[in-house]
Amino acid sequence: MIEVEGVSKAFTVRKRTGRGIRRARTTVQAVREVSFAVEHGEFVGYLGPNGAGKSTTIKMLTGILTPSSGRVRVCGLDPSRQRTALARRIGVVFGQRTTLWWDLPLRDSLTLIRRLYRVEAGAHRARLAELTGLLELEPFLDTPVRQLSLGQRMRGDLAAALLHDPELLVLDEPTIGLDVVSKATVREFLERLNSERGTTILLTTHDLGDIERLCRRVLIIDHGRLAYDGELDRLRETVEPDRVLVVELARPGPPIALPEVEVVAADGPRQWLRLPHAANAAAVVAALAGRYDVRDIALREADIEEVVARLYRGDHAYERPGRPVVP
Ligand SMILES: Nc1ncnc2c1ncn2[C@@H]1O[C@H](COP(=O)(O)OP(=O)(O)OP(=O)(O)O)[C@@H](O)[C@H]1O
Repeated sequence: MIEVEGVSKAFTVRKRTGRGIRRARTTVQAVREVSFAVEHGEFVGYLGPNGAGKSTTIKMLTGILTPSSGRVRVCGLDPSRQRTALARRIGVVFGQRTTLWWDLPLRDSLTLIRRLYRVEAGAHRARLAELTGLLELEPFLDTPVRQLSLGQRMRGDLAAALLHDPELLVLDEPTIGLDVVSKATVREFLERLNSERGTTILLTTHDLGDIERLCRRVLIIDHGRLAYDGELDRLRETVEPDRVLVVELARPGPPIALPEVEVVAADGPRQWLRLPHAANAAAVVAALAGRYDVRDIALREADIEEVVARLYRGDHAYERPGRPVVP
């Protein structure tokens, strides 16, 4: 469905030098030698810190930008050369922008989109009815887009992107700014779209809740390079984050002193100990119980936010063999 082979994109920018009008040219390497493939029916998360190259990649996949080098194929087409043909096969939603007409009721916007994509009237009616039900659009179909809440507008944008029944849906921050209820509606819809209709989805987001809920596989880009391509569950193994032992002692005392662990915080009888990934938790707990008057112990695994933050910072071991990592 998506094939990206050794793709790079550089931008030439002119920067003013000193006080004069002279501007020096510099090159920003936004994407460097990126390769990945997405199969039909996959739901893949695309992650990376600000400025990593995510939007640039998406723009190359949708034909808005042409790669400086490398090869891109989406639905078997060359996006920058066959942009119109590709537009009929894919749907794109940018959370920060709308494709809807601001002053028109949502229903009219969706009718105009039908004409744009030349969807046959009967097929459009059926699809609109289906999407109206799934996205709960009925209460605001006749409201001008500018009066819609962010959550309602996003549901409208999703309907607009899916009216022509695309094989691939590319999403850029679809839940940005949404409250928990709207977010849950959008997530549930995307999950059904992928599992029941088989639509392939590439999801770019900073919201790791979206990724955890929806994507088995993630691609992580950092400084323009692909840093990880694999299952979300295996990311933890790759990054090897520290764990935290929360120890409740019988009474407040000096910091716990044991090999392998380090006290990172204390509050009365409670102390937080950093436990390196490689340490044997059972041995540490046994030593604690033997030497201290312990009331309670809890072991906290790093959550996905910490794992990804650690990957972005680069303090992880890429070099271990057998990992799905492209350094
Ligand atoms: N049109 C452009 N001209 C010059 N530089 C650009 C242009 N578009 C992007 N860049 C630069 O390319 C790099 C990657 O930008 P990109 O927008 O792809 O990042 P991103 O991962 O989408 O970031 P964010 O999460 O903040 O949206 C950045 O350094 C950015 O400043």
